[in-house]
Amino acid sequence: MVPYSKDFPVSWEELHRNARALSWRLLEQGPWKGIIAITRGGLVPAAILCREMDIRLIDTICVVSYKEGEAGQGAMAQGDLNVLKGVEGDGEGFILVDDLVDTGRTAAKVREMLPKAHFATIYAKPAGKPLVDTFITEVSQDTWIRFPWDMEYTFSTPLADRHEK
Ligand SMILES: O=P(O)(O)OC[C@H]1O[C@H](OP(=O)(O)OP(=O)(O)O)[C@H](O)[C@@H]1O
Ligand code: HPA
Ligand SMILES: [Mg+2]
Repeated sequence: MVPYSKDFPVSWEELHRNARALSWRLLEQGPWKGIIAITRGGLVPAAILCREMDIRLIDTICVVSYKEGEAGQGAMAQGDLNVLKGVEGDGEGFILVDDLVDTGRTAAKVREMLPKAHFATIYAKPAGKPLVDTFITEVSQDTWIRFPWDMEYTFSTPLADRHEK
């Protein structure tokens, strides 16, 4: 397992900007029948995409894979992948959207379920990148992305006080 040594916090504004950039890229490749969000991380990107692209048909694939664990400090370790809800058909004409690909395990599973769907994410790490058709931002494999829905505003200790004296 790759240890996560870097933290990459993403603000709502940055996420919105990146999701709009993804919408532009996908609009060029349409027309599309609808969007399938991979829950839960794909839900917010899907909401922004369907608004920008004027798509009204939205479905979900519900999967559970990461568990709070060994990676520590809110970063998570991956357990077994469990599909709670799938979608009928082969995905042709549909955008399958997730917030990111990391190892590519989730992507491999959903691509197997919907082989003709166009798989799109906002962020991609190198191991998962080959499984994505369209993404916006690449981050290194040892980076843990922190999404705005997982964070809250809180006091930040001045750097000088964190520094060993
Ligand atoms: O490429 P992988 O290594 O499979 O990791 C990527 C997946 O992990 C996260 O979801 P997670 O399973 O944590 O659940 P969530 O979306 O419900 O938060 C993320 O939203 C992707 O779906
Ligand atoms: O870097 C990440 N951030 C948030 N969730 C994740 N799930 C897999 N990798 C990540
Ligand atoms: Mg997810």
